[in-house]
This record gives sequence, C-alpha cells and structure tokens, in this order.
Amino acid sequence: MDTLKLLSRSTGLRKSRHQAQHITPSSGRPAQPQPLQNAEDVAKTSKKRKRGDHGPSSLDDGLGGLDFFGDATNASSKTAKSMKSDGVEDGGNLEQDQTVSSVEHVVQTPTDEEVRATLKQHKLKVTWLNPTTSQAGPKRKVSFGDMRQRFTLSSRLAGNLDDQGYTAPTEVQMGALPLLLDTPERYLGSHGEDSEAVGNINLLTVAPTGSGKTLAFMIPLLHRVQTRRYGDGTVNKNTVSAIVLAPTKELVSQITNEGRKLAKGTGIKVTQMRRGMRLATSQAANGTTDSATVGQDLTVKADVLISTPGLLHSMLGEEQSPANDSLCNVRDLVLDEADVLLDPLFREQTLGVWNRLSNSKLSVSLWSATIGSNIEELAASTIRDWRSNLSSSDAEAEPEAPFIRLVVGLKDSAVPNVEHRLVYAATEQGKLMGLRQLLHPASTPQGSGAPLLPPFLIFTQTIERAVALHSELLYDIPAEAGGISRIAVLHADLSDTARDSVMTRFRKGEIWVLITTDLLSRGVDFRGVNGVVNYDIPTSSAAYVHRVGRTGRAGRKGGVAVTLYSKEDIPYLKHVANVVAMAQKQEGSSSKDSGLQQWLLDALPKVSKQEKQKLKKRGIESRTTRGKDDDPKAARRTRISSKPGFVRQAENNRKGAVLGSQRRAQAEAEAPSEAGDDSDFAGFD
Ligand SMILES: Nc1ncnc2c1ncn2[C@@H]1O[C@H](COP(=O)(O)OP(=O)(O)OP(=O)(O)O)[C@@H](O)[C@H]1O
Repeated sequence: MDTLKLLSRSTGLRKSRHQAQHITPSSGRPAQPQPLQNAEDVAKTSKKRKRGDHGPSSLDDGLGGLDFFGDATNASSKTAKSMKSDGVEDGGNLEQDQTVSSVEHVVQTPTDEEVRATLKQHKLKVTWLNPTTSQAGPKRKVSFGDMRQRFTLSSRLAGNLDDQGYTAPTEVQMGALPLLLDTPERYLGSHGEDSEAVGNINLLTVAPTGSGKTLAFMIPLLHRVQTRRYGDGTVNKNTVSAIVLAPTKELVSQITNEGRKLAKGTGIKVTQMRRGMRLATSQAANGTTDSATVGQDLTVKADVLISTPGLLHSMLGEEQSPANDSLCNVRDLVLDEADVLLDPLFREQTLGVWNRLSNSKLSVSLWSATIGSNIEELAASTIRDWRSNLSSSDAEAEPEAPFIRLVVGLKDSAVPNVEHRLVYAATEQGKLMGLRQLLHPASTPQGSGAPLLPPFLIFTQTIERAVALHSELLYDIPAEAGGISRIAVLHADLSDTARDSVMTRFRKGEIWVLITTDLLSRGVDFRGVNGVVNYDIPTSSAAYVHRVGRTGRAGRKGGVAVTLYSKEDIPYLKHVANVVAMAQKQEGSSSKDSGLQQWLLDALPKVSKQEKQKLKKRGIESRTTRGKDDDPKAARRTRISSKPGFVRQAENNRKGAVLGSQRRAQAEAEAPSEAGDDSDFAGFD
C-alpha cells in the first residue's frame, strides 16, 4: 500500500468554450474561484496517468494516510452514515428526532467517497519526498470558516481574511494550509520536545498561475510568526523571523501589500527590502544593545521581510560581523517563483541568503507554477547541505523536517480557462499588422481573431524591442480616447519610480495597453487583464505558462492569449504548441481552436536540448542586439517597424535631403550678414 499516492491526477473535461466566452473577468468573479474546478465532470472521469498508479484504488489506500478533509470522528461518521440510511441507531431503539439531530451533525463530516471525490475534483496530489518518513498523516478539514478553531488562528488574521472577501480556500490553499499549519508530529508520528509548536516542514508546491499561492504561504507564515512571538515567546517583536524572496521588485511589492493587508492589527510588521536598508539585529530590536544603531535612518525593524534575492544578498554581504546577524531568528524562508530563483540567473544570490540562515528550526517552502525535476533535486540537496552545516548539537536537537511535494492540477501546464491562439504572421511587419488588428476593434478580424478587450499586456523578447514597439504604437489610440496616455512600456531599465507609476496606472485602469518584457511575466496579479499578446514567442514552455497566466486568474474566464509567430519562430514553436495542446485537452477543445492544425503540430521539428538552452538564454537570435555592435546591419534588423527596409531608406534619404537644404539655407542666411558687416554698414544717422 502506498499511502503517499494520495491522488491520481485526472483530467476533467471543461464546459464548452462557447459558454465560457460570454464570461469576461470584468463581468465579475465567480463565487468561489477554483482554477481547476469542474465538479460534475471530475466525479465522472478519471484517467490513469502511470503504470502501477491505480487511480481510485490507490486513493483508497492513500486515505489511510494523508486525509485533509476527514477528522478524528471519521469512524463515527461511517456509523452515523449507516444510521442515516437505516433511519435508526444500532438496535433500532432511537427516537426519530434524535436520529435526525445525529445525522445533521454527521452530514458535515465527509465520507470516504466524498473525500475521494473532493480530492479528485481539486486535483490534489501530495508526495512524501523523504524516503524514510513514517506515512501517518494529518486528518484535518480545511475551510477559512473553521480554520480559526482548528489551527488556533488568531481572530485578527481570520478577520482580515474575511475583510478581504476570502471565504473559501482554493485548491492550493486546501492542500498547503493543513501541511503548513499543522504540527510535524502528525507526519512524523513522533513527539519531539517541541510538540506543541507550529510544525517544521519543507514544502515544494507546484500549482497553476493565479491559483492563490500567495495566500497559501502568507497565512501560515503570519500565523507561525504570531505563534512564535505571542504563543511560545521564542521570538521578540520586530526581529526578522520570516523571509520571502521573489524575483522582481514588482512582485516583492505586491506580496508586501498582500502581507500587510493580512497582518493588519496583528502587530506583525511586514517590510519590503529597499536599496540601502539595514536590518536591526535581534539585540538592537530587543533594546539590549545600542539603540542609536536602530535609530539610524535606514535601519528598519521587521518581522517578515520581503525582498529580491539580489538586494538581500548584497545587504548581508555588507553586514560587518556575523555576531550582529540580523537573520539568526529566521525560521521561515519562502521562495516564490522558486524555479526562477534557483535558475542560474538568481541562484548565487538565493543560495547565498539561504545558507546564511542559521536557525536550526528553519522551514523552507518553494512555490511556482512550473518546477522541473532539476530544481527539485537542487532544493533537496540544498536542504541536505544546509543541515549538514549545522552544529552537531543543533542537528541532534532538531529532527530532520519532512520535505513534501504538493502538486495541484497538471504540472507545468497553462491555465485551461484561457483561450489560446497561435497566429502565423510570416514576418516582423506581419506581426505588427496582426497586433494592430487586435488593437483596433473596427478592423475586420482575420488571422489573429476577434479584437482584444483592453486592458492587455504585450510581451517582447528584449527591452529594445519593447521600447521600439511602444514608440511604434504610441499614436494608435485616438486622442479622444486618451491617446498616448493609454499605452505604456515597463522594463528593467526604467527608474523605480517610473516602474511604480506605470504599475499603479495600469492597476487603476488608466493604461490600457502595457508593453513589457518577461519582467512582468511572473507572479504579478492584475485582476482584470483580458488578454496577453506574445509579440515575441516565449523562449521556454515555462515562460509561456507564466506569461499567459497573467490573465484568467483565480478561475476567471474570458481571457485570451495570442502568440504571434513568424517564420523564424517555427523551429521553436513546438514547446509553446505542446503547452497549448495540453491546456486545450484539459479544457475539452481541439488544437484547431488555437489556430494550429494537428498536422502542423506533428510536423514541427523537435528542439534539441542545447538549442533549448540557447533559446532560453539568448532568445531568438535575430531579435537581440547583444554581441552585434560590430554589425550595424544585423543590429538594424532587430528593430520593430511596420515599414519595409526600402521605404525606411527612401524616407531617410528624403529626411537627409531636407536636412541638407535647411543647413544650406541657414549657411546662406548667415553668410551675407558676415560678409556685409563692413559693406552694408551705413553708419549711424
Ligand atoms: N481563497 C480565495 N478566494 C478568492 N480569491 C482568491 C483566493 N485566494 C487567492 N485569490 C485571488 O486569486 C488571485 C491570484 O492569486 P495569487 O496572486 O496568489 O496567485 P498565484 O498562484 O501566486 O499566481 P502566480 O503563479 O501567477 O504567481 C488574486 O487576485 C487573489 O486575490
């Protein structure tokens, strides 16, 4: 019996898209947004995914282990269920009204079948990654309503959830909250010295974009910080006790914002790390050392610190002595968009921060919509190495925390509630024309389909191309409708203030079309985005999943993702087409709906591993100016313009001629006055 195989992932059929098309994100949110929910279908369909994975029967086995929805009265619930069907208690002596009240009590406790159906419906799959761990599991029912009692959640935190309008947890929250809020002894089956303390586990979660991962890590994080501060008193006020790392400044400030809303009134300080900031050491925050240090301008006190890995790593590098370690009390580390944080781009900084954390009770959680096996291995080995660096007394005192993988829905797939369109535009100019057709509702829909409703995001491969596309489209929105103020560009070369301003205006709905790079492809939550245009094809399937995940969030329907591709992209189209095909399979539509014929999909070349890596690193070669300083012709080819080269050349010639004649005219105008200084001077009257 494998109690670890909690659930065989099923692929439920979606409703027809014709129904979905009428529901736009702006038309309101579903009562309970569940990105993968499709109750009636899931109950009917179940597919075996792997040989030896026996689907429902292995689930039966699994129920003996991990059971999120049952509670300790499971056995009595079964008895009561039989009472319900029989109408009498064992022996048949109970009065009818007593039977009814017992039944009413029991109805709230799901039966095994209901648990199985719910797990299947929400496509939850939890796997133990520690090979030796005992497989006894928690038996908890999760809902925001009863969470306060079950996990002794503070009334403030529960109230803040309520104030934000969060009533029911999404799938990832259903899966992750019991794991993170419960005590580890339930999993380990042992009772350590710290048995009443909030659990110490390492968790790796893969869940679709927009499925509510932020809340799934933020609620337990705040609860644990609060418990440590007020419950067991192991941490003092305003001593950094939890860290969240995210790859971009935009995501960091969004998470800070969410955290602050949830922590309102709890006394927990959620702080966004900024350039030049210093952290108060635990002694200073405590008031036991020189308070002048704390009083300095840039020294901040924080309980929860949210940062990009680069900023925090460089701050730690500047810390004078490890004795003043401001992070020695950190017991929670969250890596949001973990795959990118552990990618070579950010790896050094992320691991630099991770390895600097010295508290032996540290829990690490990793979150993303796409986590490959290489990242999973890296995380497991980092946890092992980190532990091996603990002092022997610390390592002995602290049992090894379980490392658990939670997968919600189909791993590494795009959200199915978005309409995916792949549009062949042949050339660069064709792409610009295709984009204009999407922009202008008056134009006849052709290849790229019906026009998009603003607001929408346009992704390009490089900053130069984002800037060029922005200037090309600047006058495409009529002045009467707001003109150039409706279209903006956001990239890493802009100042922090400019980036903040664009984000705020886009969130407010003042900007309708936002052109950007992959900077905004991850994590950023714009609630009403109706569409995403991949002006340049994404350079990996994960990049596609994250880009298109900016629409269709929290289960909203009506989002559209258009990918424009030219003949240069064809060799790389397969990785996008595969993700689209998988999303459509989940949604129940065919590949034809995306604009890509099956025969073409089959005929597309497979990209080699080296090519994939090169593509991920450099993008489509013809669109990058990097390394082309000596070749102005190649650099010119990366430009975006609707005009063919010969027209641009003719225009340049004309401009040159006009400029030349202006110069000549100016020279002539100046010449007589110089020459005539003496001759024309007629003296004073
Ligand atoms: N329980 C809930 N009920 C209703 N809405 C929710 C719930 N949980 C989260 N949301 C909403 O869902 C949206 C997406 O959440 P979030 O940004 O956490 O997604 P995510 O899984 O982190 O996505 P990504 O992978 O793109 O980072 C947010 O607008 C959030 O407010």
